[in-house]
Amino acid sequence: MNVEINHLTKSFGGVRAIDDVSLAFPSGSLSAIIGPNGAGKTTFFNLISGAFIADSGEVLLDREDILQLSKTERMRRGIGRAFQVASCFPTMTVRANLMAAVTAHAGRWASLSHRFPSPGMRERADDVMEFVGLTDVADVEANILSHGDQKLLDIALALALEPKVLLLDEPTAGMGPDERWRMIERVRALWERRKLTLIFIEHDMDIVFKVASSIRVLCYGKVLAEGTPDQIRNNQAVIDAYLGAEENAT
Ligand SMILES: Nc1ncnc2c1ncn2[C@@H]1O[C@H](COP(=O)(O)OP(=O)(O)OP(=O)(O)O)[C@@H](O)[C@H]1O
Repeated sequence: MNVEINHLTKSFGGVRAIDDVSLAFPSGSLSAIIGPNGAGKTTFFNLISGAFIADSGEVLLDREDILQLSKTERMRRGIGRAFQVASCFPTMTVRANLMAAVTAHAGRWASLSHRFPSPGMRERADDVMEFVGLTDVADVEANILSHGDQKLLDIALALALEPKVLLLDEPTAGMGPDERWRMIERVRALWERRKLTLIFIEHDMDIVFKVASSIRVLCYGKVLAEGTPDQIRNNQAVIDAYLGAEENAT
């Protein structure tokens, strides 16, 4: 599914968090959004998913403007989102969480209150679980999962809704180096197998340069640069505003 953003703007009081941003994400592309703290990255996601209402601009999904649609309607159109903070039922097991998501997506809220789930729901929950690599912890309560597994559960919950566009906000945040690479390999495999339009926000530049085919740089709510990893690595404005600062900080 194609995502095209035109002249998107959102202010909070005097702060222009997103300032006349136009970006296109072709169907099936894998893109990273980078930029300094406060650049507007999460706000940008919130405007696509419908968590925030834009002041002006367009969000086109396969050329249909969805800016006036609610969060739920956008989800139905195929926009999925995993959050920095896990958004599951903490005292339910991994499998139960996924079955709830799959059942809700199938429009069978009523069957959530029944002891026995509808046929096929368990299989679909198990498929998603296997896909992200959570089968070993199927019967573990969500709140005692490792940090990495909680993030995988979050992604799995988004996948249970069968999105065509997936927004991942810092999928590797708070992870150690090994866990980070494992997570990003899974994200990449997910993108390859599901043919999703995947957009992720990431601070770790090694990961961004290795994984993304296209990178967009936001700075003070504006698009500072966009291009391939090589173009971004060598872009002087990006080095000055972001990469130089990152290197000095490490
Ligand atoms: N709900 C809100 N109310 C008021 N101001 C907000 C709100 N959300 C974001 N902002 C402001 O908008 C600007 C952009 O914030 P945003 O969180 O989108 O940046 P970011 O690039 O995601 O930052 P980080 O890398 O630190 O997560 C900041 O100045 C922030 O303070």
